[in-house]
Amino acid sequence: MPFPLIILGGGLATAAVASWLHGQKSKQPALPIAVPENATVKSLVEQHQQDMQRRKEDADKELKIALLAMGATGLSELLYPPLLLVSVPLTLYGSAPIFRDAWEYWREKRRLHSSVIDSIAIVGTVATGYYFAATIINGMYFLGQKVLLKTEDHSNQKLLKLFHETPRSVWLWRDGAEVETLFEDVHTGQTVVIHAGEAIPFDGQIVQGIGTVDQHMLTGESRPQEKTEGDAVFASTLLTAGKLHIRVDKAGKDTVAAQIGEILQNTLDFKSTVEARGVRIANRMTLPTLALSGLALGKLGPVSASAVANCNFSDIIRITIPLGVLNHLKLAAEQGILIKDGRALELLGEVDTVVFDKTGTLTREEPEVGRIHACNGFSEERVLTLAAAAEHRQTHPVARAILEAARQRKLKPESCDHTHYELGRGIRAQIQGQQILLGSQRFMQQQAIAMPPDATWHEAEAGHSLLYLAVDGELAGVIELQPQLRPEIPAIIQQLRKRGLELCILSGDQEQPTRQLAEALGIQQYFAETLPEDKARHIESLQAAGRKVCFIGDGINDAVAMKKAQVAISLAGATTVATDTASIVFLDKSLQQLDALFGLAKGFERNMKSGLAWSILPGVAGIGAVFALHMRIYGAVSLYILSLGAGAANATLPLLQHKKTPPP
Ligand SMILES: Nc1ncnc2c1ncn2[C@@H]1O[C@H](COP(=O)(O)OP(=O)(O)OP(=O)(O)O)[C@@H](O)[C@H]1O
Ligand SMILES: [Zn+2]
Repeated sequence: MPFPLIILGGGLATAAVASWLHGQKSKQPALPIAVPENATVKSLVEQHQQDMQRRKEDADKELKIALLAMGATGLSELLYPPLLLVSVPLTLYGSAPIFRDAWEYWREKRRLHSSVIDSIAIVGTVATGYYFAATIINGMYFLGQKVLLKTEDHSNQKLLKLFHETPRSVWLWRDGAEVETLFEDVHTGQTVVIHAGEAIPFDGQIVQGIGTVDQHMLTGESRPQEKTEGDAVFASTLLTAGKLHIRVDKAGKDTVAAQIGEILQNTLDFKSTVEARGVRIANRMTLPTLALSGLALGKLGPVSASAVANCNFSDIIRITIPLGVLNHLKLAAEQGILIKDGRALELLGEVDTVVFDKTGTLTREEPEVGRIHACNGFSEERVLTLAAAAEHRQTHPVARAILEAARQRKLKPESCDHTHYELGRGIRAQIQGQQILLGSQRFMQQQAIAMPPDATWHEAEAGHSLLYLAVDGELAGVIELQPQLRPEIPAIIQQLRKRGLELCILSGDQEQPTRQLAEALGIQQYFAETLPEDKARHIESLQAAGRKVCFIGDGINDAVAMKKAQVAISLAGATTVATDTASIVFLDKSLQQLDALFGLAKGFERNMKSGLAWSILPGVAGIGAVFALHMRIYGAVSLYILSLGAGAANATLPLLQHKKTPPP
């Protein structure tokens, strides 16, 4: 019996005993991130760090064993052959997880996992006396794994940091007054005040007030319900009328913790999905490689057979593909793009139609109040004062404009007793016994408000939106709102068009200002006066026509459409319903990075393909070289190093390139 076989037999036996004594586990996939019922942000981050720490320690241990085996084998081959009695068992012990993977996959699925070939390669390499070669592959693999873990740690930290850069506030009821408080600082049992037109941010119980709650953002179906003291309310529903004091059931930081948990989980899921796809391709090559290795054994001998087995580099996929995914998420983060769900990055590559909301998305979050046309004996000042009273605590761009104009003119709006927000139409309010209606023309028509013949707003500047105010059933005035186009938009539209994307505008605003904007931007397709549910329907009909849609919006009226679209984007500073629903959020509060995001998605697609090629093709070439050029084991090992190195470089290059290009 040849010497290497004796060494192999002894080594395997010793490694088996050692690994059994040590209870070494096979490589487990990362555990799903469970968010316990009352997790806090701190505990979640700590749990995550501990988990990361454990995985890092495992990886370090594996790397140490592999390096030790490499060193000992090197010494034994160069200086002191008896050392082989230690180094070979050590090598095999370090490879135990690979043997176990192969066995367990076979036992469970009766199918060949790519680690079967890895196992054969290791055994074959030792059996043919190439002890040192066997240690190199292991060492390189575990080194790669360490790099991957480091990247994952980095990228998660970055994600958490970005998430915290989108703070939001609520109105807390404290000592008989409303105090604006950071969402995360609200505790269980405290009371928050929610005004009509706001989304309810917490699960809780009503302790005071009557209101109409619309579940429409949760279910897509508009079915408002009257709710009062003692009733339960749920996060992400909309308060359309009234004002509610709600006792919070689940503290703000728990809600945030759950969101963070979800984001981390999404990243993890996405990473594993992409990786699994690559591994499936690799597994499909197992049988042919096995057959070729057998052929090589018959024709060229055991060394060539083991060289062929060594040319299966599929385990490289498990390092380079997740590395590419993480680096692209990191790349996005560095440009101020928070990708809450990695799948969006992939879906974005398939998108052919970009649908924009108008107000607050294409235009700035705050239009400017232009001329005010008063009528029926009201003064301009009175019109603005009443409008500002009705918009108290509202966050719609229209409301922000009115409130800002009233502030600039130092008006003192009265307090408003009862507000009712009609999504996509306007506001109904009671101000010192007067019935106020403020909203769109359609809203006025519905409420049978007559348009007086002496109206002057027909001379309103083209492109301005008109907001109507009625008092006790009579029109009091019309306020012109001058939209401010976001400065980056024309260039962005050009760039998207260059990418061959179809563009469309969906707005709840009137026809005239919407058309004006569409024409100014050269966007042919636009729909005005769309109610929130119509926005969703438009997205669906585009999809029914085979389009892949990316919807970009900012308002409550966009939430349902965002849920329907393949990819939904929002901007920091938009309503929380929009940023919660979106899978991608621009943190710089602009659309500046939109084209870069599409570029990133295309780059990602290409990168995944080239990553796959780098981990498979060198091996295929290697097998060819075994047969054609009689390449032996060290040739295969060199190709392995090339494949792993090139794969890792390919996954990291986009990040390095980005760091090199100076910001515009
Ligand atoms: N808070 C509000 N105060 C007064 N009117 C409002 C308010 N919210 C909405 N409206 C009226 O309802 C119309 C439709 O509102 P909606 O929020 O659906 O769309 P929008 O914000 O105008 O446009 P876009 O869909 O492009 O963002 C507005 O143009 C406005 O006339
Ligand atoms: Zn909007």
